[in-house]
Amino acid sequence: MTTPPGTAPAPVVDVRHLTVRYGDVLALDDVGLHLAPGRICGLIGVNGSGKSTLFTSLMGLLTPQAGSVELFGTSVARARKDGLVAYMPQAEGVDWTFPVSVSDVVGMGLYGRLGTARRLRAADRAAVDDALERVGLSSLRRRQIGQLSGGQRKRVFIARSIAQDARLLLLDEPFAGVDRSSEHTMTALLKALRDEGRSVLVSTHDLAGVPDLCDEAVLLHQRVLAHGDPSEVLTHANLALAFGPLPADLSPGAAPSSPNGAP
Ligand SMILES: Nc1ncnc2c1ncn2[C@@H]1O[C@H](COP(=O)(O)OP(=O)(O)OP(=O)(O)O)[C@@H](O)[C@H]1O
Repeated sequence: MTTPPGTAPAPVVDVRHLTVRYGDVLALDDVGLHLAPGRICGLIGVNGSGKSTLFTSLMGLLTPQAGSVELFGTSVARARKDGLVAYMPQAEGVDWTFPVSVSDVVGMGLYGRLGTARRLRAADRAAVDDALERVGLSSLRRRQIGQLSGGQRKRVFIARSIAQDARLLLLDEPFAGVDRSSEHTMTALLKALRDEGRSVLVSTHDLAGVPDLCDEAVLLHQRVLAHGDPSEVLTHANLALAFGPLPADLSPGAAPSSPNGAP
């Protein structure tokens, strides 16, 4: 996709007036979100605030009642076909018993571009190998995906997005059930991917980690309550709006991992 000289590139994510209902449940209400290239954006909100619904909407897996979603200035379907976007659902949204190996799953990231034959060429296999190397999973490449630890499973998805050269990573709670050391490793990896010009939208309940990981943050509660620099978004007033009242001695800099209502 080329941008004419003098014009700003299309936003990576352009969500306008997005409203999603499940029957009587209003999950997203008039949500707007713009994300520029080369940014890590943290998506923060209490359980049930609509984070996963926003991810599935960005992947075109839901039909909204109102509003629009564009990725890279084009339709979601086009962006997916071109391999521009990669999605890591929450762990429970994946069938880990499926009889595929780590390297099979990473190779699946290339399917969108390969068409119906889905036959990996030498260059594709090299991309899979490089991606596995980058996330430190080369030695586990033949293992069935169900035989991995929680942290390793998350890294498989990151490797898949690297192999397909996705420019937007949608990560739904990648740090859930991951120990501190793995979280640090993954944080460094995401920053390196950002520094290569990729964008990352990442939901997390680890508020204390947001200022280090994220260039910007979105506070969601059916609607976007705040969006901007993490220090401006993670204020007491905003967190109280999103999570309910917090203990008085908690400054945003010392924000808890699990405020009221978060797991
Ligand atoms: N398939 C569904 N059918 C009916 N209601 C749903 C469905 N999926 C989600 N919801 C409801 O929509 C709202 C938003 O849910 P969503 O899963 O998007 O929240 P979330 O912020 O991702 O939550 P969590 O932090 O627990 O993952 C909630 O009220 C939820 O109960």
